[in-house]
Amino acid sequence: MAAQQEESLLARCEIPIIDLAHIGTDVCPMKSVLRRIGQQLFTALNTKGLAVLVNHGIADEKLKAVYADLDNFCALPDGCKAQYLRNPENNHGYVLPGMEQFDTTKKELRHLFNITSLSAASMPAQEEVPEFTKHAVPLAQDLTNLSRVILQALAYAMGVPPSALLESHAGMLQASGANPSTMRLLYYPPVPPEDAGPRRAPDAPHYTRCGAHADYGTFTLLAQDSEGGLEVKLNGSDKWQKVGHLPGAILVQAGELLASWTTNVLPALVHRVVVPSGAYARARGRHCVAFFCHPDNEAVLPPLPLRAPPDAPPPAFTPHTHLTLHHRILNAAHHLQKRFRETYA
Ligand SMILES: O=C(O)CCC(=O)C(=O)O
Ligand SMILES: [Fe+2]
Repeated sequence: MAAQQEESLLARCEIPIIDLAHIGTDVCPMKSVLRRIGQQLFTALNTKGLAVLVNHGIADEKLKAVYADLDNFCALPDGCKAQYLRNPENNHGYVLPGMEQFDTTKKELRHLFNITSLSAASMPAQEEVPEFTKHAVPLAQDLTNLSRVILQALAYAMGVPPSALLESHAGMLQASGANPSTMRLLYYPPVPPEDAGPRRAPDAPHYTRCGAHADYGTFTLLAQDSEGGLEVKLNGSDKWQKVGHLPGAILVQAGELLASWTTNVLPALVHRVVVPSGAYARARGRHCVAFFCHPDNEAVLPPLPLRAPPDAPPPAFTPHTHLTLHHRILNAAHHLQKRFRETYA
């Protein structure tokens, strides 16, 4: 008998799947394919808040290699890892469990390595994690190029010149400090056994993997292993739903700056990662790579010829007050600094 598939949005075919086959390259994409992808993505982000990309050209082996490198990094002695702690100036570096908290009522169990600079000097040394740089840099470049494709596709669908979004996101991972886009490697360790079961002490900490939040930038690309745990509130719904897993697919979800720029026609997706139920799943780690695509700090995004469709569902996400029309946003950099102050210890 076939194994029973977990109940999830993907298992129920409720997340639009966008096929990137025949797209060409980010430098010379096929215009007809870009137009089709842009329309599909716009509709998906408007109605659901997310989509999955298939045939995006990023091999699973590349992801598995960085997952293994992150495991090796996390296994280093604490004193060694401490050399690589996140630099608040550029957001690059290692973030210990509990250092970034979205849900202050729980202990958030995850190790992060934020990559905002591709220089070998900013990566774990070869003697410590031999292939970290060798694997992380090409993956970051692939995700940057994929983001450039998505930006051009979205521009078509939004009725602005395709170069307009590329220009306002020109500094992605350029180490100039002009653009905060980040590739983040995530490792969620097994959940300590005291968290559950009859032996749970009344004062034992409540754990979660990642508290509810929306990402801050234009959009996020998310590749995950098959462990599960990611949950979302689809646009217009207040219900948490499991995303599930589609092998080889990359999720794309709207962030707060895209929501603000489109006056919530493309609302930011609220999401979280919960600890799995069942002793077997809780005793396993989970891996994921996120690419947070942001505009340049000083970018002025072009005004949009957009109108919300008359029957648009009410958005699940309420924009931050400083992003609404009543409170003038200073620029993309101020928004990000504000959100970092709210979430980093
Ligand atoms: O691990 C995941 O699937 C999501 C991580 C995430 O939402 C984040 O780092 O912002
Ligand atoms: Fe997130």
